[in-house]
Amino acid sequence: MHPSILVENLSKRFENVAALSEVSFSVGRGELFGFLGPNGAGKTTTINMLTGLARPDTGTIRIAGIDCTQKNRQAQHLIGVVPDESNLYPELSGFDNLCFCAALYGMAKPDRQRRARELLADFGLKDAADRRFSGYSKGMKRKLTIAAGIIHQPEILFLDEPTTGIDVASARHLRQLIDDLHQGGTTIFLTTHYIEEAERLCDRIAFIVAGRIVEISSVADLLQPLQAKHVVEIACENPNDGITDRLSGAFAGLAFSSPKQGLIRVEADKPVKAGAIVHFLEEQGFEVSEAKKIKPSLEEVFVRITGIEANALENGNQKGNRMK
Ligand SMILES: Nc1ncnc2c1ncn2[C@@H]1O[C@H](COP(=O)(O)OP(=O)(O)OP(=O)(O)O)[C@@H](O)[C@H]1O
Repeated sequence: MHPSILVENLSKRFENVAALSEVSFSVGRGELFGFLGPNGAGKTTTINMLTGLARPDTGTIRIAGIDCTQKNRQAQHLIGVVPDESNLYPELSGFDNLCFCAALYGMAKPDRQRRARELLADFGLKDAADRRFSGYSKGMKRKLTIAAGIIHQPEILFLDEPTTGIDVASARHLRQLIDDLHQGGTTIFLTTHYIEEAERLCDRIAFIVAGRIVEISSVADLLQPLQAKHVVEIACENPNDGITDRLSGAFAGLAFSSPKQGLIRVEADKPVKAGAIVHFLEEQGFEVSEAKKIKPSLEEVFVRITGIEANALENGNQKGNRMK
């Protein structure tokens, strides 16, 4: 059976910017595949080419086995697209927007209306069905844009940063809806710069930085090397430069580092006894405010592989919301 998406050696330049360089990956049927990277990494450029909105300079794209450089229109009815900026009509109501999109996909009138009502209910927009789209909140707009993208029940759904810029409760609701679609068998290609979102939702993730894929793996495989490690972080007032060396001298078998000012990180192959370390630091005249066990997270993997600090990834987007 063909993979849902197969991309080989995709490259795209804009004047002097290499937006994508030799990008290759495949997405299996029913898979939720995440594309994770900072601003300007090439995520939207990739979605635009996969959905036929832009042409690659070189490379091939196959959607369910259909060569999109040759037969782009054939692939169109298989896919749904939810762009990062809404493409719906501000003057139409939510219900009319959905019916209009359904008509574009050739659905019969009774089916359009039934499906529009069904989606408005599923997305918690029933009461807003007859209000103009322009008056919707950001979260409501995003939900209706997703509803429009799946009105024709596509096999493959492209979601470009679906939870960026909306409040925490709406983002959580959207993640649940995305998870439900995934459980229902839809193949989903999701771009995001929220590491925790990718970790929670995706089966596999590609890290993309400056137009190049630097890692593709399942979430479980990415986290696996960290599972065996025991990590403790100790928040400490003004530790001086030599403190990690002194700690290493005092505690054999533990690795100490200082990832940022005021923080000491301890890594070991066995559980760390934080009390003794805190005691040592206090004896040396440092004030410890917190010592906590760190659960292995994709954030650490991302920082290790890309060298990009996770907060830089999120701060890069001014509209971002933290996951709760
Ligand atoms: N139409 C265009 N003209 C010129 N440069 C472009 C164009 N579209 C994208 N680029 C450039 O290509 C690179 C990749 O942009 P892209 O929008 O794909 O990134 P992104 O990962 O989606 O970023 P963001 O998270 O900010 O949406 C950037 O350097 C961007 O400036």
